Amino acid sequence: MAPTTNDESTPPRVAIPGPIIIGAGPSGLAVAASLQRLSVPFLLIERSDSIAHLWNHQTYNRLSLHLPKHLCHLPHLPMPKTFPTYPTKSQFMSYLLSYTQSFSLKPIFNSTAVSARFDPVGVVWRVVVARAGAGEVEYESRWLVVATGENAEPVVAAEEQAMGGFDGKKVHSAEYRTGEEFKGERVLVIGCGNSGMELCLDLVEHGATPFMVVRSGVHVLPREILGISTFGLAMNMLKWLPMKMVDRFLVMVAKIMLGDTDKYGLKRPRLGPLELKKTTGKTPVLDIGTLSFIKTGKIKVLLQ
Ligand SMILES: NC(=O)C1=CN([C@@H]2O[C@H](COP(=O)(O)OP(=O)(O)OC[C@H]3O[C@@H](n4cnc5c(N)ncnc54)[C@H](OP(=O)(O)O)[C@@H]3O)[C@@H](O)[C@H]2O)C=CC1
Ligand SMILES: O=C(O)C(=O)Cc1c[nH]c2ccccc12
Repeated sequence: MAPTTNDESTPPRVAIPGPIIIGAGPSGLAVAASLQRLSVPFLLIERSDSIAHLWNHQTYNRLSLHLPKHLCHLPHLPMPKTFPTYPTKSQFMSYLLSYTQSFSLKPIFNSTAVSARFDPVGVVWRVVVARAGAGEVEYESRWLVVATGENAEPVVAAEEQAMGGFDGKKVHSAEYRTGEEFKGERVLVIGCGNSGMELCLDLVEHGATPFMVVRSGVHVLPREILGISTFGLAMNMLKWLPMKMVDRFLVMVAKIMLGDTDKYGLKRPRLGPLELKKTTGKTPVLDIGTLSFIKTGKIKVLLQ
């Protein structure tokens, strides 16, 4: 389609005869593949120069899926049988690449959506996209899919910004790769979500001493219950039982399997893990070994 220009001050307009998808991470790729199978045209734009930028460039080396592969594969193409239950970051990346190829997806890279507004007159979305080295273009479509991810932008805490006087090494979890460079050091880890917890584990394994700041509470759950994925179990139980009841079950089992985490400074929030996720977006932590180091004091918990 040749762009059409209305006047000199507005970017050229291109009408898309199907949905515009913003973001070529796992979700954007899944939507695109599903449309491709139905021969529905679409435009898939991505601000970076490759797919799944967060997975590829903003994650630590030891990252593996916390949920089993059968609960993480994208539509219409399961992960290879040769993959372990919890694929590594590079296995997951290679899966995403072969997924992209299998469905002949061709994201338009280096293209950043700078605005999206619904035009009630034309009954279309107008999405202005800045293309590296090629200026702006306004795509219009009746359908817009925003698949830009929940964690694409690193959050830098106000406290961290205020640490002007601290001249030690500072890294955001998006830049952290390995604890190697912290061997023998004392490291303050701010945050006790899945990232903070796993970074502490990585630091201990590399001979550093982590101190983990816990601001509010956290639900630590076992990754599996009697060999079954806790997440999978919770999702199945939700089909039959109210969320409050599933939450009560999860907390009860967590207490039996992991002990009373409050004792170690990991105070359980009043709301259950699923209700908390639903109302605040805060994800429960699936323990993959950090807790045992907290119990033995190798990882020190600091209460705020
Ligand atoms: N293998 C996997 O599958 C992994 C998945 N993930 C997922 O990625 C997503 C992002 O995880 P994550 O990076 O851990 O981020 P989260 O948003 O889940 O956690 C951020 C943590 O930082 C704390 N925090 C934020 N600001 C401050 C502050 N100023 N002072 C003290 N503490 C602060 C929060 O505490 P508070 O609650 O008080 O705000 C919270 O504990 C989640 O969905 C997670 O489950 C992450 C790692 C591995
Ligand atoms: O470990 C992660 O990053 C997860 O996403 C786990 C997760 C998300 N929602 C949940 C609900 C119940 C148990 C685990 C999870």
